Amino acid sequence: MLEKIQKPNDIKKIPADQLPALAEEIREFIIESLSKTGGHLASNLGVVELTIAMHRVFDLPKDKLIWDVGHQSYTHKILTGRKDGFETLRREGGISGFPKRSESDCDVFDTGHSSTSISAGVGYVRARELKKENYSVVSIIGDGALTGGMAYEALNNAASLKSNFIIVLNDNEMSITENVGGMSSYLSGLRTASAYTGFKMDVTKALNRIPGIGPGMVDAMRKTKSSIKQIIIPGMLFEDMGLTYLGPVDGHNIPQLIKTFQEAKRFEGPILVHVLTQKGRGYEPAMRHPARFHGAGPFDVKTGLPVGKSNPTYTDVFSTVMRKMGDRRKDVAAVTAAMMTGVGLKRFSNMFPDRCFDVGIAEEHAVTFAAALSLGGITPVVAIYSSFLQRAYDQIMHDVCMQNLHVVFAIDRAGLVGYDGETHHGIFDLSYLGSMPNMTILAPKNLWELSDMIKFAVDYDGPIAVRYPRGEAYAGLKEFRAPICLGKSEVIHEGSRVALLAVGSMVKMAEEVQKQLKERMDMDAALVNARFVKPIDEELLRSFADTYELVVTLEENVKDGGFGERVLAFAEEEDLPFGVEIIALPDRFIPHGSVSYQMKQVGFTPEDICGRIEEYYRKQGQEER
Ligand SMILES: Cc1ncc(C[n+]2csc(CCOP(=O)(O)OP(=O)(O)O)c2C)c(N)n1
Ligand SMILES: CC(=O)[C@@H](O)[C@H](O)COP(=O)(O)O
Ligand SMILES: [Mg+2]
Repeated sequence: MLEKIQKPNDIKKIPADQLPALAEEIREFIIESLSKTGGHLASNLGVVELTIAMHRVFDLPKDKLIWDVGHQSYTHKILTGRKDGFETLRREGGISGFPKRSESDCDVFDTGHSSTSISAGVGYVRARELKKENYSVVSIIGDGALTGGMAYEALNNAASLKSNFIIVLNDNEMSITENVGGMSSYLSGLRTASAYTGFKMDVTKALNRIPGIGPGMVDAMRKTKSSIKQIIIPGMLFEDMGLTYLGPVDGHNIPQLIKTFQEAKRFEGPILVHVLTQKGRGYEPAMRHPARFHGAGPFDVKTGLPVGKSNPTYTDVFSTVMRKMGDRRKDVAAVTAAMMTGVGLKRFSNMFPDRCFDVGIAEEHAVTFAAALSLGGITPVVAIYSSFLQRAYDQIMHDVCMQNLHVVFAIDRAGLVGYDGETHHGIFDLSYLGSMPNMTILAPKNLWELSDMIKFAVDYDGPIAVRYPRGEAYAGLKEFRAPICLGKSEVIHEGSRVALLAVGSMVKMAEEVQKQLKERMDMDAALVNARFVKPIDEELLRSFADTYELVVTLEENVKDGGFGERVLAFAEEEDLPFGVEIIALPDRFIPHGSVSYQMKQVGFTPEDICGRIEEYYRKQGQEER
């Protein structure tokens, strides 16, 4: 049947009784495909019927389906003519793992970060009203994404809408790991209320039939702030806010879903459809371990086991340091924004549950919460991916740095991340943190240094960030482990003429550049591990004046506002006589693909960097002539 679906709305030609079989076919296809490419398996398996039902009821691309986070949009992609693209899912030049307007006119809002869909939906509705157009707007948000603050700002705003706006709450009782918080408990209550749906309807009908008294009683019960109201009107919280609540609906029952969406479409005003789905549905290993199959690498379909071995990552190192730290320092607490396994806090949480806080997808709250933990005498370690920490820019500035509080930021996924692409790269943190007064920033060259830096940061006093990349931790340069001193770099090799001054992950690259410079230019370049991005090692730079003619800075961050610019500004202020060549990322978004592909795209190879240095000398030669 899948072959019959080549373009949007082809699904409408499939006989209704064959839709469940189509759902199974889509599941098999997704499992088979992702076993080779990797991807967000569990979330996608959960929304197959939901997506089919929406594609039956809505008319694409006229109607707008807005997927929150967008990691669950694979069936949507398949139903809009992109099935063949799955061979190259998330690979260089292939289709993205998230909705992309550049990929299809059925993708109407680019996503990757959580909790934006309701805001985007309200924006589309207001545009439709202003332009007097006629299309449906549907925002599909998960129960995890509904823990994000933006979702509440948007719900608050959505309540004032007078025309149709559908919010589909895809509730699978899971964020990446177990969902947390009050809203999650509230949704659990609604799920249980579903058992009363029949009873609720019967009571209402029966009461309504009592002439004179019944309808009044129903009305009175509706207005009563009592538990019975919860049974009579499930979704009371949403209803009280001004949104109509419909549900809960079985998210794997296509006819029921279709009927519900047809009803919702006719409604005037904002309406929330509460859909219950199962993460990993139809694939035993994913149903048993939804968190492991949230974002999975290639796996064996029969066993569900990952294909290939992986070496220890920086996240593993952080996990071990934190476990030990928890023992050593009873004042240390950890904070995660719904990324307990992603950032490596699971073991800490198992050992010290009282000191590990998962606040939901709420990076802004996580940071302000940590600021107050610090004021209350706790040493908080806030572990957040670099790109998600962007959300908390103002909280870091206003609540942490301005009060000069001791909050440790453990910034994972700092650098190019590969397959998730532009939404997830952690390549701006050195710029956005670097501009904040009081902030100290470190980046480790290898796994041992990450451990030392986290310990240094915990023992420090003031806002401090340690940033490290996704994936395998570098295990070279083990012999270089001098104690960390505030603002001091580490000289790995003293050379002549050129000094390579590298930040974190770029030290490994600089080692290779150094070798190639020897071979290509017979140059013995110095190799320095910057260690601190802020404050920079001013004394070392001054000492360079006598020895080097060129300082090459290397960082996995955009150039604007980064480490290289800080070094260059200092060299200019102090009138230091060496040239500064900045190797940093360009001022553009870098699409998905493997990290090595992305590195090549931006000239982050030893060959390219040597080429830049040769070019510098070629230009110098011309100037001198
Ligand atoms: C701002 C931000 N923080 C964290 C994440 C990482 N993240 C991606 S999906 C997800 C869980 C989403 O849960 P839910 O919305 O319920 O979707 P499900 O996976 O259950 O389908 C998280 C925490 C993100 N994408 N954006
Ligand atoms: C969709 C999302 O934001 C996460 O699932 C993210 O893809 C996880 O990335 P890692 O694989 O680097 O943990
Ligand atoms: Mg969920």
